[in-house]
Amino acid sequence: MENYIAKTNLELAIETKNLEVIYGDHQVVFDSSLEFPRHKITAIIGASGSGKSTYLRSLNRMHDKTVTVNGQIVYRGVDINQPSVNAYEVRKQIGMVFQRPNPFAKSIRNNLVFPLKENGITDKRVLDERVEESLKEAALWDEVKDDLNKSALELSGGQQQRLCIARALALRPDILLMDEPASALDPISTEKVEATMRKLRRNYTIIIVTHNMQQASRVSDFTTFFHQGRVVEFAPTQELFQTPRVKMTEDYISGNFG
Ligand SMILES: Nc1ncnc2c1ncn2[C@@H]1O[C@H](COP(=O)(O)OP(=O)(O)OP(=O)(O)O)[C@@H](O)[C@H]1O
Repeated sequence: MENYIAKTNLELAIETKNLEVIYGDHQVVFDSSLEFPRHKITAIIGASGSGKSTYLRSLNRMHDKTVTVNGQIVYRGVDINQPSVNAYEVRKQIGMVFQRPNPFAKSIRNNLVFPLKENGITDKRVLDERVEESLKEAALWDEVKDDLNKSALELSGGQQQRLCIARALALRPDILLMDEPASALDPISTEKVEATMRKLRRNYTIIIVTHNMQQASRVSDFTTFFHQGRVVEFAPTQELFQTPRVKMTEDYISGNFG
C-alpha cells in the first residue's frame, strides 16, 4: 500500500512522522505520518484491529517499555518519543479518557483533587477552583455541585465518563485523547459527552478513536481512516464522508467493508 502522508496547513497541536508500533514481533502501526490541527477535533476511524488504539496510546507515551515505538512524535517542536523525554511529564500535557469510565472509588471531589495533589497542588483555594472549573468544563457541575462528597461510583455511567473527562482536564492538559469515550454509554449520555467535546474544542485539541461513523461526522472537524495499521486518508470530516479519496474508505464508511 502507498505511504499516505496526512498534512494540513493549519497550526498543529501534535504530529507523528513515520510512526511504527511493535508488540514483541507483531507490528501493528506502520510508517504513520499524521498532523493534528490545534483546537480541532480529529476522529480516527477504521475496522477493529486496525491499530487505532495502539496509535492513540503512543501519542502520550502510554505504552510500557516492552512495546517498541519508532519514528517521531513532535509536540511543541520536540520529539517526545525520545527516551530522554519523561513520559510522565508528557501525560500531564496530553491527557487520556478511556472507553469505560474509570473513576476512583472515592468522592467526586477527591477524584479531581487526588491527581492534582500528586502534581504538587495543595492550596485548598486553588484545588476548589480547579474542581469547579473542570466540572463546569465537563458539563457536570450543575448535576453534582450540591454533593461533591458523594461517591463517584454512585453516578450514572454518563456522569462517570464526564467526571473522567473533568479529571483529565483538572491537570490543564493541552491535548485530550479519547478512546471510544461514548461506546459504553446510552444515547442520552452519549449526546452529553459529544456536546461537551464540541465545547472543549475552544480550549483543547481533541483526538478521538471511534467506531461510530455518525459520531465521527457529528463531532469531528477532521477524520483519518486507518487500515491494517496504516493511515489511508485524512481530510475535513464532511469532505472525507462525502468524497473519500479512495474506494477503501468509501467502502468502510458505507458499511461494505469486508
Ligand atoms: N498489548 C498488546 N500486546 C500485543 N498485541 C496487542 C496489544 N494491544 C493490541 N494488540 C494487537 O494490536 C492490533 C491492533 O489493536 P488495536 O486495539 O490497536 O486496534 P483498534 O483498531 O483500536 O481495534 P478496536 O477498534 O477493536 O479497539 C490487534 O491485532 C491487537 O490484538
